[in-house]
Amino acid sequence: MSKLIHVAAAAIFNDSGELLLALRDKAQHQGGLWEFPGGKVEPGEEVRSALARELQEELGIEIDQSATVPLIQVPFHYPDKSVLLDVFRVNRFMGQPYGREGQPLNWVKLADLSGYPFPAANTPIVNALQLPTALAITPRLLSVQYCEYIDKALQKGAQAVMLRAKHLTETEQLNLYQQLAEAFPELLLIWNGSMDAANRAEVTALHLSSERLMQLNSRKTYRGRWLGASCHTEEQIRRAEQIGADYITLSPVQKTASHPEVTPMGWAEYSRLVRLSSLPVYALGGVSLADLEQTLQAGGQGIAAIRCFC
Ligand SMILES: Nc1nc2c([nH]c(=O)n2[C@@H]2O[C@H](COP(=O)(O)OP(=O)(O)OP(=O)(O)O)[C@@H](O)[C@H]2O)c(=O)[nH]1
Ligand SMILES: [Mg+2]
Repeated sequence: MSKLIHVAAAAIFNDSGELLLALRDKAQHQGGLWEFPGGKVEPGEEVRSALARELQEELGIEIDQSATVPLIQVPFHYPDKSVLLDVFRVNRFMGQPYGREGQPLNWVKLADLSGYPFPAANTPIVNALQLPTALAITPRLLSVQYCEYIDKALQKGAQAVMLRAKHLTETEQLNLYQQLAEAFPELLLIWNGSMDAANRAEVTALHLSSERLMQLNSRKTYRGRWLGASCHTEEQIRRAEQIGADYITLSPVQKTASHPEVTPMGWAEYSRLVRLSSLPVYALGGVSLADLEQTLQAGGQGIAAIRCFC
């Protein structure tokens, strides 16, 4: 396999929360498609310096490094070359961006990103931008208690909720899912269950256990939008990438009260696996909102937790 070309790229946001895209020239690799501005890291160059240099060269802006946060690293193999896209979220910059190389630019709302044709390597970047950073996983409750639980979790900072209710029958879980989806129409509500049942019930966000993940070879039969999976090992991460999952949770990062007998992987191993994975990776297991900053700095997607949102 050819050597990975290290590329620094930026998801640049303006004060209205819009994102800057540039159109790649027809003559370039992956030409005619939209990109996150950036370019190749030179030998011996720091990736953040490369990012600042490329954005100055391509857009004429100066980025504020203190408001520049790692978003995701995507290793990707095209038939003709292999790239490692090292993507940062740039929340502040100086100057008015313009296409210094004549490339057209567009400020785009996050919800409209899916309408833009991107190079294939960009799929996980778009997912990372559209997925939240704080995911609450429901504890074991009575069916009537879930509405109140979600209200409280949202107040505490959760931005999405995974309904994990294995103590209920599948039919009960799906009925509950529909009720909650109606009660919280704006919420990303993920069901932890099986693909067949999710398709039958038209669930649009599904999370697979690691066991279910390892039984799948492709997501092709899935009719929903979001597909996530629980991973604990490198092999499971590989399978999640292979089937085309949109995100994974990786656990246990730290010791948890629910599984005291399991040895956690720790933050160093979490960071290593995040770098190795091309997907958005939530840290799970003994983590809370207090760990969010550390998770993002490690290039993770965010935190997933049960306890801290109760
Ligand atoms: N900048 C950028 N490059 C991307 C994206 N997605 C993607 O696959 N790439 C690939 O990453 C590689 C490097 O990007 P680049 O062409 O911007 O490099 P550069 O600015 O140094 O250009 P140059 O070599 O023409 O001087 C290209 O092969 C490109 O196809 C993206 O979103 N942004
Ligand atoms: Mg470039």
